[in-house]
Amino acid sequence: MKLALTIAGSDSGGGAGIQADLKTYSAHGVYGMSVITSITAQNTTGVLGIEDISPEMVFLQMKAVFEDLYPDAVKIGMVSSEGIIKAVAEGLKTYKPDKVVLDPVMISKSGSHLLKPEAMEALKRELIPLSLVVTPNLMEAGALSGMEIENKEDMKEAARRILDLGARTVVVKGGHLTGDALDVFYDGKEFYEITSERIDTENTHGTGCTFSSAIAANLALGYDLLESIKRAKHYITGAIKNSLDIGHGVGPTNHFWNLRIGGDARER
Ligand SMILES: Nc1ncnc2c1ncn2[C@@H]1O[C@H](COP(=O)(O)OP(=O)(O)O)[C@@H](O)[C@H]1O
Ligand SMILES: Cc1ncc(COP(=O)(O)OP(=O)(O)O)c(N)n1
Repeated sequence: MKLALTIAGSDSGGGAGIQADLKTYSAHGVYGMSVITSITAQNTTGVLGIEDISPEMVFLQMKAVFEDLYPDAVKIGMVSSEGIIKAVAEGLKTYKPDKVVLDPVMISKSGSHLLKPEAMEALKRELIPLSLVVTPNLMEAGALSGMEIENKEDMKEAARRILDLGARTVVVKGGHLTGDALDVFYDGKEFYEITSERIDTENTHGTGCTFSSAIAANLALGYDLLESIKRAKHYITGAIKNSLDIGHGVGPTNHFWNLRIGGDARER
C-alpha cells in the first residue's frame, strides 16, 4: 500500500482542502493521512469563518505521521500564517520527504483570504525551495512572480520567475483563462503544455486541491513527475466533467467518476 499525506485546511463542506485531498487519495487507491492546519467553516457559497491550528500542533501532527507512517508523497495546501508555514518547513526539514507538491493556496474562489497577505514572503522563502513542484493558479502565479498573466507566453514567463524563487519545477494552471484548459509545466529546461477541453460548468469548487493531490497520489504510486501531472490532468478533467450540482453555490468536483466500485453501485 502506498501512503500520501495532505497538509492543508479543513473544508466543512467537503469540496476543497483536506476533504478533497483524502477523497482524491482514496480514488487512486492510496492510503491518505492528514495534518490539519486550519479549520474553515465553508460550503459551496463561501467561507463563514477560519480558525488556525497552533504551529506546535501542526508540527506534532507531522511528527505523528512521519515517525510511524512515513508517506510516499506529500501535498501542501492552505497554510495561512507565518507561524504555520515555519512549522511545516521545520517538519519537512526534520523528516525530509522528497516528493512534496506545494499548492500555494491564497484566496478561495468565493474571495476569502486563506493565506494572510503578510505570510506571502514566508511561503516563498520557507516552502517553495523545499518542494518538488509548485502548482499556482493564474492569480497565485501572478502574485509569486510579480506580473500579470493574460496568455500562454505570460504563463511561461511567470514559471521562469517562480523557478528563480528557488522552486525545482512549476505547473502554472490555466483554469481561469479562456479557451482550452491549458496548464504549463516547466522543469527549468523545457516547457510542456498540458491541455484538456474546457468544461462548461459553474461547479468548480476544489479544482486546485483535487489537481495537486492527484499529482501527489500519482507520485506516491511511483510515476515520475511529468507522468504524474498528466495523470492528474486526466483525473481533474473527469472530476470537473462529472462535477456535482449540490448546495446553493459553486458545486464540488466528483471523485467517484472513475471508481469501478462507485460505478457498480450506481448501476445496481
Ligand atoms: N472549466 C474547466 N474545464 C476543464 N479544466 C479546468 C476547468 N477549470 C479548471 N480546470 C483545470 O483544473 C485544474 C485546476 O485549475 P484551477 O481551477 O485554475 O485551480 P484553482 O482551483 O487553484 O484556481 C487545472 O488543471 C485547470 O486547467
Ligand atoms: C480549506 C481550503 N483549502 C483550499 C481551498 C482552495 O481550494 P481550491 O481548490 O482552489 O478551490 P476554490 O476555493 O478555489 O473553489 C479552499 N477553498 N478551502
